[in-house]
Amino acid sequence: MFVVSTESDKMVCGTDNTGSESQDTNSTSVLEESINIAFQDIHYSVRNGFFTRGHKQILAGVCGEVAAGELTVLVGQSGAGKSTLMDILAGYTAPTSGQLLVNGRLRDDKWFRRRSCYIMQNDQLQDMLTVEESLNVACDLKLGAHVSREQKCRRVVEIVSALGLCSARVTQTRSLSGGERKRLAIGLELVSDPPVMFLDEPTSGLDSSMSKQIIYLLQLLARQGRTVVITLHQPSAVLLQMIDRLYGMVGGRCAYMGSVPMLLPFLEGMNLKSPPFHNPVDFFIEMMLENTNLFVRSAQNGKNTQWIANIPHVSPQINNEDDLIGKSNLNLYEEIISITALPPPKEDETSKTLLKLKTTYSTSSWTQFCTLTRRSLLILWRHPTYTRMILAVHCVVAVFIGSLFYDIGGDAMYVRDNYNFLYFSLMFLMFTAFSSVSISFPQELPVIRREHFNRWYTSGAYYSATVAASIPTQTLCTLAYACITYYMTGQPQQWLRFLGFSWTLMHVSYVALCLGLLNGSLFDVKSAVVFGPFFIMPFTIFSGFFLRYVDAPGFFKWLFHVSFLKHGLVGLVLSIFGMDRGKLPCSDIYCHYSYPKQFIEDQGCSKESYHVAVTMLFCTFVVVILSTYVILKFRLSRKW
Ligand SMILES: Nc1ncnc2c1ncn2[C@@H]1O[C@H](COP(=O)(O)OP(=O)(O)OP(=O)(O)O)[C@@H](O)[C@H]1O
Repeated sequence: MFVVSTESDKMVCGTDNTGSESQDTNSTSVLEESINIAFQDIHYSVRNGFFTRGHKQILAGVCGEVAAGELTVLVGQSGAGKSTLMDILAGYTAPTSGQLLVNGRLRDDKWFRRRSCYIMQNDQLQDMLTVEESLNVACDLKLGAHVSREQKCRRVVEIVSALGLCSARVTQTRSLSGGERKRLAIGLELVSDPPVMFLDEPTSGLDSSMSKQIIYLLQLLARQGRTVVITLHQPSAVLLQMIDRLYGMVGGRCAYMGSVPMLLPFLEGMNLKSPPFHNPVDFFIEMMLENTNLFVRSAQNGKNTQWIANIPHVSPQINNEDDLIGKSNLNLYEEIISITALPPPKEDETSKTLLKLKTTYSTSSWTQFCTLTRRSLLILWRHPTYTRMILAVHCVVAVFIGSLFYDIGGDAMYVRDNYNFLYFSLMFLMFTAFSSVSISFPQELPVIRREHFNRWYTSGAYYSATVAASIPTQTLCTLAYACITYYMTGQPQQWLRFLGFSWTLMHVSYVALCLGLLNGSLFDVKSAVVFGPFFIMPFTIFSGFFLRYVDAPGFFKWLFHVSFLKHGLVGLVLSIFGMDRGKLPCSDIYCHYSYPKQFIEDQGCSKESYHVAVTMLFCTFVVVILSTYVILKFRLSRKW
């Protein structure tokens, strides 16, 4: 959108910024659009409970406006409705009723989402990436193909420099301090330079000096013409100097909307005098709890605009550092916030039409998929212990099982033990694949929610990248297990049988992986752990191992057809005992299963086909993958 490039020859983060860029990237600031938001008669209520009737009103007809160039702060006691109002303003939640206007017109949500960002209270970041890598990924996802690699790099350098993150550039985000994390969360959204920024509790958990830095930074961003809206519980006196517009809330209603200097006259108008040396906002919050109706009446629930005065509105064009830093004299950053303007997208007819049809996203689904897969693989690479550990677990268990069932594969006396080994292999691979993602996936969801809401990528791109990035590790682990056990248990040395065995195990582990994702996309970590076994149990019971298809009551028979473990077991049995395997040597006086065909018949697999079993496994994989996608999409589109 706009920017300011007042120091064209400065060095940022030790990188010379000058000279190498084309003319367009060195342009001075151009404020393309300022966005003023008004909200009228906003009501929001939720159902009291799932089974109970009645609604709980959270916002009761609040009105108000927030303007470009200002730092607007929603204040109020805990439970006043600040976050709810913020969610509605950001477009994260739809109000029960009421109107949202942008520059005097009814808000077009798609249009608005392209121009705003919402940084939620718990700034969830990708822990294993460094600051620079996180910003690079954000650039790749948020800036269109018309922006060159050099321009993206330059933007990263500028943001790192402007946010005072130079010294933490190569630090992984899990090691950042609270303040640095908040600044990075802001920086990630600044990449696309949105004209509107919403931040819920940006100072929560920070000490007063760090809070000062964050609010100062936000004030700078607002001074550049952005519309910045944040929530705070009770801003300290120092923070008050930097706030332009205060929006006081009590019990889901507006108790004041105006500038900070006008707060005292507003209170005096109701015969309330703040004690000397008392923080006026503290006094305001204390008083509004006792005189809620009086305050709401005076503020006309946000309609009263008479107290909006003395707010230093900025002119769109800022070329002067003093203007930029504004009146606050805190001088917390060495650098001013300077982001070089990027070229606009090419405006040919096709892209115009596409832009209309599309999309709140700047990059294609394919770019998103590639970037996200790269990011996931980088995270895996950064976390080699996890990958190595999981591979080691598969190898150790394989050797253990190989020793337990050592060299039984060619002996007719051990056919049943061999069958037990096959079933154990299925169970082991299913549980490992299922459990790992059941736990890791819900942990990622808050990050995904933020990034998805801020239009970094579609849920489809994220989901397909997650599956694509999980497959190599899963394949490697499954193959390692298959090779070790197949050899140690003395199965027939025939490539076709080995391929059938490994192929079936791989399919089963992929289905289990996707079931884990399904479980993880439905629940949070705790519930995923608790409900995980319930997910798996039906497949286990109807696998054909404990209860044969022919012995099951008619009503339950269909469950065998949808149990991927049953198809997996059939695939394994036919790989090892099928394909007209000849008579097995018997190491005892009598072996009931000298002829593998007999065993296949007894297991009810004589009418089964390997190809059908694998096709069924593949179909289950597709069904589970699609169901997970639908659930994830639904979940990301809601607060759930
Ligand atoms: N889905 C919901 N179901 C029931 N009550 C809700 C729901 N969402 C919010 N509330 C209630 O609405 C009120 C306002 O919540 P909100 O989170 O907006 O408050 P807040 O002012 O942001 O508080 P805090 O500063 O503590 O975050 C609270 O009493 C909260 O319990």
